[in-house]
Amino acid sequence: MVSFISFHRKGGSILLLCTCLHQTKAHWRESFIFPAFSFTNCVLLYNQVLVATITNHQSPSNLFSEFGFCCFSVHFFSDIRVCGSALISSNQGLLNWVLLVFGPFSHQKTTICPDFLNPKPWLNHLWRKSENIGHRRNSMGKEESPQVTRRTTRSSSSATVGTKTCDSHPLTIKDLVFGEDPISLNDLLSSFPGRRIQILELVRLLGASNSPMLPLFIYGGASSGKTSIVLQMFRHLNRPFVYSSCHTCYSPRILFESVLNQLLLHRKDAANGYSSAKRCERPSDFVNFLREALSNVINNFKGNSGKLGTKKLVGQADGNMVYLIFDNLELVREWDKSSTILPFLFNLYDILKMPEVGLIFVSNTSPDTYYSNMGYMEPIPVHFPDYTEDDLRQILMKNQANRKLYSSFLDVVLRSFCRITRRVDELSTAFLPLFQKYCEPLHDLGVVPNEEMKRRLFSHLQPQIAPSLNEVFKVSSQSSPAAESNKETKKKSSRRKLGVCAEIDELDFHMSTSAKYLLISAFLASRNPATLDASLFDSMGGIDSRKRKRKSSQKSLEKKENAEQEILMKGPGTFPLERLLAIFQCLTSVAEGSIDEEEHGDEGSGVQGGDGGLMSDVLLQLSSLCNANFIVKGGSCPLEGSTRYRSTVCEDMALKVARSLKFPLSKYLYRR
Ligand SMILES: Nc1ncnc2c1ncn2[C@@H]1O[C@H](COP(=O)(O)OP(=O)(O)OP(=O)(O)O)[C@@H](O)[C@H]1O
Repeated sequence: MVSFISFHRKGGSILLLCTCLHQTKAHWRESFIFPAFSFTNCVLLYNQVLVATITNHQSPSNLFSEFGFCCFSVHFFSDIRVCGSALISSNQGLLNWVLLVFGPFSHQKTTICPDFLNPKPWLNHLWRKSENIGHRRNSMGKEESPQVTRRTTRSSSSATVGTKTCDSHPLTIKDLVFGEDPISLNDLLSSFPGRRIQILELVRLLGASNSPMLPLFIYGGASSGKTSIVLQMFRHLNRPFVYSSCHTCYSPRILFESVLNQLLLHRKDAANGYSSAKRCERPSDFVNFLREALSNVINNFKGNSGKLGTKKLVGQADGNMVYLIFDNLELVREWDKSSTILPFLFNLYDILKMPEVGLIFVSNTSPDTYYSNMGYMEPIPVHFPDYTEDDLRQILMKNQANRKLYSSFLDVVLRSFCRITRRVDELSTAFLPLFQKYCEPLHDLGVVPNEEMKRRLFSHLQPQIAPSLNEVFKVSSQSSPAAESNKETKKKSSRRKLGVCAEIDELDFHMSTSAKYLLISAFLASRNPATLDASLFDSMGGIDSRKRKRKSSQKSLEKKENAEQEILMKGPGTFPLERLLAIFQCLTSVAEGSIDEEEHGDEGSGVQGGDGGLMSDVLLQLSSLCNANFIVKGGSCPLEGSTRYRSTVCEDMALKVARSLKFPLSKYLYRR
């Protein structure tokens, strides 16, 4: 055995562990991983172990088929044997995969990694766990199914060779449906708390089987359930579909070939040299091949339903419609430098003119980021809004063995974490070790905690909360690239890590520096409780440590915190002009030097150094920001009669602006 590679899937991400290669991290990345996935975290653990959290929405088998692994096998390990992939604990609805890969490898430098012979305990543990489940799975003859599975039938083109566990049956038309028993609408709805409206809307838009549909555009924040729900919806509907993610299909050719491979029931494997059914680079070729492939599939379905009359065979699809799903569409902009693919995909419906084909685009950016009167019909938008705290509680409570205990745990952590992220994957990942810690003092995990016990458990957990919050904050604000050796790779990797927000460092509109400071000031005024202004800003704009040190009684501190928390929960607050100007002055007094420099050649902006200069056109800037709807007038104060304002920008946007100024916004943001 010369290598161990595991994919550890947690929510929307996969942890990839790998030992034994004499490759540098950069080499790895360039060779196969980097182009295929977005890293969200990447560290080189002792000597030879690469641990990377990569964002991907595929099971390992789909990874194989979609791309990553084939390329890896071809270029790196020409003789690779995949001896088994196993599903490990699906605790809390998380899917954990382990993939074991064995040599021999042709790569000359490959030797047995000493670390692997004596792996750290957790690696050992992972290994044992995967072995156990692997055995159990073999003895049961089928894979354990997680709560919310991704389609695993299209292990199709996996790079597996001659092993028992790999799925090597010849693909048939039946493989175009989800591949597991259909689920009822009720099951679908209860699998995804907080998404009732969206699921019903999607089911309505897809219509009855055989009814043509207009293209759909499903959008919403990361980890808001778009992919899982769409796939599970097809499981419910039992209709044939093709799923391609622009994460793993990161060039037009790979995307086109992935769609065609699925429609042509082609599996990439060693026998065909991991090649696709068709080589297809140009959109025009794709359209021709696609038409042909779709017609065959549709005729096949029509033929089957005609032949079988009303009797439906197991695994047979409902209806003659075929749906093409393009996920993570926002990533196309990153890899399609010619900017032709998006208009092409949006036009596909008109180009194909095949009523039996449904198109579904999934993106985590909104429709306005795509269409610009290009002449194609805009797909019907379906929005997946961010989850509320209550939704998240229901989602996280799902499948908990001891609901009362978990609920008491959520009582102490959920609110604070929700202020930082509402992503299900980030929250579940953060809560896993925290819950373990919370339960440490317990002998019986089935216990129903009383108030005294809750307090004890909380005080045991408390020291872990702040570090964990910081960790989540670092990841979610995407500002902490993992330890990287050189600057160039650091930049590259952080771009990858950012995924959809890859352009986060670059503002896509122009704004003068003072307007940017004003926008940030308004954001802070809306976000922070006014009572904290004095402690957050001193006359030099910095955080006044003196004031913070002032001692208050525990009770008054708590009272103050509660009041502040309440303000936070109400969303962006309104503020008077005076407060905005005061914050603006504090911030700009620190940054004047840099503004001076930057604005020197920018006569038109009318901003000069010095207090008077900076403030001189601030009202003008304010009115521009109001016109652009970055700040809105939020009604007037009934007592004073003066106008109040409210910032409308989200935290991402504010961070983006702050980054463009190299301004440490998070230092000024109130977080409990
Ligand atoms: N309402 C929900 N109920 C249960 N699990 C959920 C829900 N929403 C999201 N999840 C879980 O969160 C994880 C991420 O979801 P998913 O990948 O479907 O999100 P997404 O919106 O497609 O994300 P992205 O935009 O990053 O592709 C999955 O494990 C999914 O099962």
